[in-house]
Amino acid sequence: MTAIEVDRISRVYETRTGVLRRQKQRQEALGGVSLHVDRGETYGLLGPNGAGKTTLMKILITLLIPTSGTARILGHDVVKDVQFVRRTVGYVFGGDRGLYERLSAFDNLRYFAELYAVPPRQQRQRIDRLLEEVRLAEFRNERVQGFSRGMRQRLHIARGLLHDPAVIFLDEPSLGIDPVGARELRESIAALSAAGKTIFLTTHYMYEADELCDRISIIRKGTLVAEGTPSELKAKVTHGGLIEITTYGVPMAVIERMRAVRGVHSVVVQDREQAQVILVRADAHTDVPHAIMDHLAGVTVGSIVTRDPTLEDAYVELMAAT
Ligand SMILES: Nc1ncnc2c1ncn2[C@@H]1O[C@H](COP(=O)(O)OP(=O)(O)OP(=O)(O)O)[C@@H](O)[C@H]1O
Repeated sequence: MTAIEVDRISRVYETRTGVLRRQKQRQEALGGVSLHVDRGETYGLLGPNGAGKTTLMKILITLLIPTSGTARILGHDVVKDVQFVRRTVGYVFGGDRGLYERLSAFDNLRYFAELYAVPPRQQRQRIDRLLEEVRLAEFRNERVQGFSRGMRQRLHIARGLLHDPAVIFLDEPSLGIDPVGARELRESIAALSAAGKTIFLTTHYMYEADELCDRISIIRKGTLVAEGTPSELKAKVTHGGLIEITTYGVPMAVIERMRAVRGVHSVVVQDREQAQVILVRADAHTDVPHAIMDHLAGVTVGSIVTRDPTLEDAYVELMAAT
């Protein structure tokens, strides 16, 4: 069954600028986006700043009305059936505001449980279960003021789940969280997915999207430019593999000669401290590695690795191509 259906949604913001001569400005944040997310799927929306991710999410959680198009959550229209949708979705936006510093993790959740009208008899059990799910059970009675950003974000996720929503929206959940905290957060998100929740998330971290998402779409200037599983996206844009060569002092003439090799699509050089890392994208099943090695005769080479494209490689390429 489909959990989220988005059908040609567009959204235009109208703002006014100027003091004396007020001028209307139109900003099209979404220009006809369609997608669907199955029940139990974890779906990622990726795209640069200002692409329209938050706008779409706000429409889906009934905080914004679309200019045109329709969207449904578990078959219910987000404009016509606001009550159902609000009961069914939970959302967590990035950042750590909105918690009560001087209250414990448990008391914060109890406060929000009251606010969300969770029946009193269910509150304690549900809060304890959620603290367990987001791995904060051992900090249950500690004040939030001593929590790291990662812990706060996990507490936010627990808050967003208090009314037991079937569909969860996470807007940049790991924003500003250190690598260890981000890993713990990913584990919590994966646990929610394993528990059968449908998750729709935005992120700027490709690794996070790759690890968590069943499917991903990439949005740019309000339009979807690609959609698929992480492996489909990687395969779609990058034909063949990547050769990563670490060199010391490679002349530009050598790079130019590499670019001319048959089967090579692109050669990018990145400076990393003393070294230059050359990234060669080439057709698979060609003799490119040998040809490249020939050109590198006389150049000091640290390492050569052939690696599969990452989601980040695919993303960067898609952004460059559209
Ligand atoms: N309230 C608003 N009024 C006017 N324009 C807005 C408003 N909110 C967003 N926009 C514009 O709509 C476009 C999409 O914004 P949105 O916040 O949805 O992007 P985003 O993909 O979530 O970006 P980010 O990754 O930075 O969060 C941007 O050009 C933005 O400037």
